[in-house]
Amino acid sequence: MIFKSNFNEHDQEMFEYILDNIPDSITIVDEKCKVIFFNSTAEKYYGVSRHEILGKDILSFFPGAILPKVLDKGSSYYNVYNSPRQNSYIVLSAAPLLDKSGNIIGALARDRDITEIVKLSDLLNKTQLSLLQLEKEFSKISLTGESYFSKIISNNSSFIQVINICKNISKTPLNILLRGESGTGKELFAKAIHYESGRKGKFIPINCSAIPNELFESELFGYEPGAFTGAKNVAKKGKFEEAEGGTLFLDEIGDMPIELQPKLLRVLEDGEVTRVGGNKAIKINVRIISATNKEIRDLISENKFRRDLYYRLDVFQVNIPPLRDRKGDIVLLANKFLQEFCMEQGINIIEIPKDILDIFFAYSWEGNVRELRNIIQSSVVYASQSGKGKIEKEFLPSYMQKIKVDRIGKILNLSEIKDSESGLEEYMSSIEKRIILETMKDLNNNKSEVAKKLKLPRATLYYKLEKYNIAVSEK
Ligand SMILES: Nc1ncnc2c1ncn2[C@@H]1O[C@H](COP(=O)(O)OP(=O)(O)OP(=O)(O)O)[C@@H](O)[C@H]1O
Repeated sequence: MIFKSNFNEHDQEMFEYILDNIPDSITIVDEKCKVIFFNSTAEKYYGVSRHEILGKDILSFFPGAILPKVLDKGSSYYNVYNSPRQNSYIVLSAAPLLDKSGNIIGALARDRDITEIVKLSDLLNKTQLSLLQLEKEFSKISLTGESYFSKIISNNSSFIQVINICKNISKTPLNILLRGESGTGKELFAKAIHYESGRKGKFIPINCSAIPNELFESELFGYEPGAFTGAKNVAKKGKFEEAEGGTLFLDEIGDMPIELQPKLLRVLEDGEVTRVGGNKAIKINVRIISATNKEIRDLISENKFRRDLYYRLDVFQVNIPPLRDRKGDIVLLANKFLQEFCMEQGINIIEIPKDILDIFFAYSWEGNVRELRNIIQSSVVYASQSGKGKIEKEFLPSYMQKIKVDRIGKILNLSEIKDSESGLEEYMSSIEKRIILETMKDLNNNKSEVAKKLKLPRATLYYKLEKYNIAVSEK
């Protein structure tokens, strides 16, 4: 047995079997730094067989190994970023093993392969940078003499006030916190503020909820080649350095893990970053715009967000109202998106029909402008494919098609009852009249369809049409 303990032989075999079959690499050394356990995942990660390494000093295989430091200092390490080979990335954690009296008898390291995560994150970064570059080029062509703010459209007076405030503060160096529900346009505002600011550097966005904890520091602050064991690492700039002279956009700041917040705070306080594994402080001149759809003050009281960091970020706060609070913008935005996607699809749809706009007005738009944009986009695609060249109700998502129920709900406006002088009978009659009118409108004045829909004999429908003085052409 390689792993001496108080276990009996069967327990030990079980224990080794389990350690051998977990997806993390496990290395255990004794107090003299000799390898006493090396699981099969470790063999795969490091390309070293256990027969070669067992009983040998770990430093003779891995000169930069962390376990000798653990034995030396008696301290643990958590999530250290490492690249054992070119294009292979892991995070490792290590801890001393103690006997009952607290003496160090060995150390254990657990490494997790994050190569795929790193590759995806790099790809995302590259795509984001090309997109920003394209966007910048596009703005130069399409917005000559015009402000990036002209992309943000509204006819709501309080929203226009928000746009004007943002224009005014864009030239200042103040850090800004944008608050608003998802899809309200926070990123659009952040970009507009950056391009309007006249800052020469780049606009660099980073989504704080999308970066794995282990990569956060190296993504934000960069790293030096010596930061990792293994060969052929090259230094990498972090987002702060990339945004030098420009703006760093910290999206979903409320999701930033609490343990990483002091590191960000230090950079903001000192105005300099030090790359992971480096010792040279690099001065930075970066404006921070952060965004959140969470209530940061609640997070502070739940100890999930640091108050001192919040005050650094929230020097100037901008609240972006949800779409449901500015319903007048729905038609304006819907038509803008309609034009945009019709051009893309090469079709011509002049307007959005009234019955669909009614649904849009009744809907609560939890996903805000993004949801409206997506719905217009998919409807235009359906319209194009159907060859009808117009937007129809069945092109909307099914949850929106059901909104007709809400229209009847609108007819039964309870607040009207409170304000009404009329008695129940009169009120019921007025509701009945409205329901018949709405149904007639929906079914194109087709009386037999209306009678069927409202489950009325045709004669009763005729009687009610006469009673309520509803004039319709014969169908
Ligand atoms: N007032 C507006 N005028 C035109 N387009 C808008 C407006 N507001 C938002 N948009 C568009 O809506 C979409 C969503 O906006 P954006 O990504 O900026 O929202 P967000 O608040 O940052 O969302 P999240 O919190 O989910 O990241 C984008 O396509 C954006 O261009």
